[in-house]
Amino acid sequence: MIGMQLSDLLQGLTYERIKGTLERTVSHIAYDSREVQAGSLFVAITGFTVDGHRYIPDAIRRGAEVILIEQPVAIADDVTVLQVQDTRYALARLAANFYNQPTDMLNLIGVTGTNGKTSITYFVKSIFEQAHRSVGVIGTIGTLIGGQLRKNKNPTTPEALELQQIFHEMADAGIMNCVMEVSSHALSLDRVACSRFRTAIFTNLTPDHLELHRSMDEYYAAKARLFKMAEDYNIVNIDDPYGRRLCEEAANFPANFPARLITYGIEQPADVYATEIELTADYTTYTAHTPADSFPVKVQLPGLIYVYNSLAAIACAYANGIDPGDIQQGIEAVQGIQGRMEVVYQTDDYKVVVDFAHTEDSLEKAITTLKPFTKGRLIVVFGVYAAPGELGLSKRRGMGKVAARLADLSVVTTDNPKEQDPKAIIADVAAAIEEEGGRYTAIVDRREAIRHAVEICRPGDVILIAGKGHERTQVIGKEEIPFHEAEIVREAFQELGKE
Ligand SMILES: CC(=O)N[C@H]1[C@@H](OP(=O)(O)OP(=O)(O)OC[C@H]2O[C@@H](n3ccc(=O)[nH]c3=O)[C@H](O)[C@@H]2O)O[C@H](CO)[C@@H](O)[C@@H]1O[C@H](C)C(=O)N[C@@H](C)C(=O)N[C@H](CCC(=O)O)C(=O)O
Ligand SMILES: Nc1ncnc2c1ncn2[C@@H]1O[C@H](COP(=O)(O)OP(=O)(O)OP(=O)(O)O)[C@@H](O)[C@H]1O
Repeated sequence: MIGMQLSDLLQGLTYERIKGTLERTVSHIAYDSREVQAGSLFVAITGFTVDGHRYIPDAIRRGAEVILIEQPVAIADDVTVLQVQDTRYALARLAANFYNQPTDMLNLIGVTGTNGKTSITYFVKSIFEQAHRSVGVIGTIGTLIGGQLRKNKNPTTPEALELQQIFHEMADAGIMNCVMEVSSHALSLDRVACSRFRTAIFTNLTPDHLELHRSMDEYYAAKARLFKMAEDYNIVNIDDPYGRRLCEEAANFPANFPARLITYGIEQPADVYATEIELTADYTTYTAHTPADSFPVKVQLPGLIYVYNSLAAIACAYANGIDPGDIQQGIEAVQGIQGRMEVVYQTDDYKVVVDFAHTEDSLEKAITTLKPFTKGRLIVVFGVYAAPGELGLSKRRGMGKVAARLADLSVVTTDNPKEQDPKAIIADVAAAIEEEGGRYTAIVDRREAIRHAVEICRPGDVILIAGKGHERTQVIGKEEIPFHEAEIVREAFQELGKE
């Protein structure tokens, strides 16, 4: 049987042997009983929804021979049972061991922060490729290895087991660099534990995911963990208040956290910064400055946010010793990113933009980017994906208020309502818009909402469809329904005879 000796697999892990032999060969690791095979080691995780320890009998029935637990469980079967303090961390340790410490072979760059992670990974990828350095990408759009894109199970950062397997695949394919998005979930739940990061990048921190972290301080603390993991460089947006806090803390990190701090920004003095910024409706030009050089840059995406995101990538490229010429061409070569300020329909009269803005801050940035270049009205179609009740209420109200203040008209609809009541979500958003004196129409069906926006738009208007970006489905209840916003827009213009 191909596999690994259990004792080798347990290297570096503190555990208590409850019963059974360590003289076993483990062929496979699973943290979901439904994926167990003969000879598997099953890791029982105490989940948010159910307790993985409940599925131990199922795992044994399917052939698990080693069970890793974090709570005492009586197990009569002839299996090895090991107890650890935290099975999520243990999963990361075992996965890294199973796949032979793949991050030792990769120059691993982690990008964290509320917004901007995806575009930074694509800017870094493009620059590295321009400099003939092979690079893999892991993030919200999927995992990209050698030009092949595949979806991840988790929206942004895969679970440790899948992650180490991906690193292994990249290293095996001879890829030398990996740039990945690191979510706060991944940091809190130890998905990236036991991964060797050379560089960590911080974008910004604004309210999101408070259903998991409960407060901005907790959310910040989760993100800040990455900056104690990086070995070589910590790259931080100094214009962001939480970025400044991180810089102050990093300056006092003990000597065993040796990464060099590199700041980037536009407003505050920074190591990497931009001057002579010229914004247009479709692209931005500026002069980039690093401690070594100054050079012109053209970013083929509109708005100041892409000045920030490209500066982060430039700082990373500078730290990695890449030539300014390659940096410049690499940034310019990014023609656009799926669902990020993507113009999905444009004629002399109409323009429709799809953007992944799904937080208060990103909605504000998306609207203020488009507004100065809109001759007519700016119509925003959006829903809010937020936890039910009090926790998600601030997000619903926040996004409603931003739309009321900045857009000329909102069409409030659903995002991915999942198991929540879409009408209740819309009612909270609508109430916030009304309080600010904004104008809106509420249409639960997102397809109908988009159609309505197309129907009412007049020459010179711009429609911003915010929230789902690159996604190609809508999740309603437990069902995933195909949903392609660019196609819906094109069909609507055609059917309404407004081309
Ligand atoms: C909130 C969250 O992070 N959830 C993660 C969490 O799920 P959970 O604790 O609810 O799991 P659970 O359903 O209670 O199950 C507990 C354990 O029992 C196991 N089980 C369950 C059923 C069964 O029959 N047998 C069995 O063994 C499960 O596999 C699991 O190991 O632990 C699971 C196992 O590690 C993850 O797959 C799951 O991520 C889900 C897929 C997810 O969608 N997470 C989202 C919220 C997420 O991670 N998002 C971030 C950020 C995205 C962003 O930037 O916007 C991301 O990085 O993707
Ligand atoms: N630097 C930025 N500051 C604020 N908003 C931004 C920034 N960059 C991008 N955005 C907005 O946030 C949206 C999401 O951007 P992006 O996908 O890069 O973020 P992300 O960090 O990957 O988020 P997620 O993990 O939720 O996918 C964009 O569509 C845009 O509206």
